[in-house]
Amino acid sequence: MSMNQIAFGTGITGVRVSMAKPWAVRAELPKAPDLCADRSFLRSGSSSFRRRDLVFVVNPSGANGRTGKEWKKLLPYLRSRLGADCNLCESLTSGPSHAIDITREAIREGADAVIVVGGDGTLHEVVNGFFWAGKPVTNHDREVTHSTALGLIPLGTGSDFARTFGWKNDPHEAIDRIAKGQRSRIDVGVISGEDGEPHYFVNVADIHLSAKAGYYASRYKRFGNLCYVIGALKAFVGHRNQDLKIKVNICNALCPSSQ
Ligand SMILES: Nc1ncnc2c1ncn2[C@@H]1O[C@H](COP(=O)(O)OP(=O)(O)OP(=O)(O)O)[C@@H](O)[C@H]1O
Repeated sequence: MSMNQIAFGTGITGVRVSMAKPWAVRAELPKAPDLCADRSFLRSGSSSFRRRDLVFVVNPSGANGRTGKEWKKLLPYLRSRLGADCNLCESLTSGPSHAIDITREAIREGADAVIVVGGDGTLHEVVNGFFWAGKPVTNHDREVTHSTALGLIPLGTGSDFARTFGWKNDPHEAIDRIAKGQRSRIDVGVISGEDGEPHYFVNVADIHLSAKAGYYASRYKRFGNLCYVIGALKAFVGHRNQDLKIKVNICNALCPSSQ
C-alpha cells in the first residue's frame, strides 16, 4: 500500500485541464433540459470571467433508487446556486464501473470538477477514474493550468466518507460548498493486488472481517443503513481469525511527493 496526494475542492485532484471541445457523456437516461448546455466560450480562454464546467456523475440506483429521486428534486436548487457561474453537466451511470469511464472522459475533455452524486461505491469509482495505468489522467490540452477537482453530493445508503470528512449528509449543504469553490488536498491510498493492478481509495481499505461485512451489506441495501448491521452479523457467523502478512511502502506513505 502507498499514498499519493491530490487536491480536494469539494473534492479531489491536481490534473491540468482545459475545455478543448464541448464535453458530452453517453447517458442511459435523458439529461435534464438545461444541464450540459453551451460551453463553447470555454474554448477561447480570452474572457476575464470563466464559467466553471461541472460534471455530475449520478448513480440513479444508489441507496436503492433514492439517489435518482433525490437528485431530480435537487435540480432547481442546484441551478439556482450554480447556474449563473457554472455549466452544469449531468451524466447518469448505467451500471458498475461506468463512473470510472465517465470521469476519465470528463478530465480529458477539461472539466473543472467531477462531482459524485451517490454513495461511497460511486465515489470509489470516480476516484479510480482520476487515474489510468498507475498515473493521474490529464487533460488533452497541456497548456491550460487549472486542474480538475473531485466533488461530492452524498446521497448513498451509508455515505461514510462525507461523515468522516466532518460533513452532514445534507445535499443542500454540499451544493453550497461546491458554490464556494474551495479546494483542499487529501491523501489517496493505493493498493496493488497480486495482479499488480492499482486500486485507489480515499476513505478506508478493509481486509478480512470488515471487508466481508461490507461485501454482505451490499446485498441488503434495500434495508437502508440496517444493511451494515446485517452485513456485520453475517460476517461474524463462522468468522475465523487469520494471520496476514501486509507489506506497506513506508516511504511512499510518509513522503507522498516522492511518488
Ligand atoms: N445504474 C446502475 N445500476 C446498478 N448499479 C449501479 C449503477 N450505477 C452504479 N452502480 C453501482 O452501484 C454501487 C453502489 O452505489 P452507491 O455507492 O452510489 O450507493 P450505495 O451503495 O447506496 O451507497 P453507500 O456505498 O454509501 O452505502 C456502485 O459501486 C456502482 O458499482
